[in-house]
Amino acid sequence: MDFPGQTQSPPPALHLRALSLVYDKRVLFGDLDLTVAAGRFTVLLGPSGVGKSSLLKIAAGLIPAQTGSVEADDGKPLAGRIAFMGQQDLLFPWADALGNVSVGARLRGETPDLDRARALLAEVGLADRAASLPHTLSGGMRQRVALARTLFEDRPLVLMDEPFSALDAANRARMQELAVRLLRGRTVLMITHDPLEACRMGDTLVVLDGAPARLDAPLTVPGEAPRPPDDPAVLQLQGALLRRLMR
Ligand SMILES: Nc1ncnc2c1ncn2[C@@H]1O[C@H](COP(=O)(O)OP(=O)(O)OP(=O)(O)O)[C@@H](O)[C@H]1O
Repeated sequence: MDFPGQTQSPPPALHLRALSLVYDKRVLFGDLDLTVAAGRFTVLLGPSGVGKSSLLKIAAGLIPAQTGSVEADDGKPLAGRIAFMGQQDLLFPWADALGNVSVGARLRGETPDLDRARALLAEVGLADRAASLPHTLSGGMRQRVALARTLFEDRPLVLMDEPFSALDAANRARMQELAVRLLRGRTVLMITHDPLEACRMGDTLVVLDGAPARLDAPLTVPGEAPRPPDDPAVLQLQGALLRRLMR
């Protein structure tokens, strides 16, 4: 089932070209290229501190790269077409869950579609917490509110940094399935440390590794996501990916 209000126009691919980033004279990466395929779910993995979040923030336009470009392949500007979900949920403490889901519309001076915001809160299992302030929610609940907010933004390009890290295993598995379903057809780049999550959700997997960091050749995952967690092919790929990450 697609969610009402989903963007109809085909999403563009995202081209990251010749990106380099230097922090305190340390080259995190140089001359890095990545294409996030149009309407597909790409997962970025790699060791802690390698530069994944920095790469995602550059893609989102939140921090500048020293060199390189980030462009959509339809030639149109990226402004207003990217939804970003960072590692911290960054909910507004003064707004309840419903207000946080719909805050983007309010900040743009639009009248938010509260029915849609409520429906998304229900989708992430928080129908009864619409009036709760963030400090009264668990970390996992806050992450689900942040996911609902990302989905509410209804953008063709979606960038997510470890969106399910605070969830218990069962909720995590449920949110993986929900996110794949609700983001289907969009151009998605998601960071995770979890090889099983990557294999269940991703169409394409890329590993960032090394110093300066480089991207491995992308790995295409067979079958349609969300893949069952106990599918032998998924488990085999998860093992191979874990071996790759341990190298
Ligand atoms: N604003 C900054 N100024 C200086 N160094 C930074 C800054 N942001 C990140 N770094 C450093 O850059 C490196 C890469 O950080 P980044 O958060 O991109 O890694 P990551 O791969 O996402 O890590 P993790 O998986 O632990 O989230 C780290 O060594 C970090 O300390």
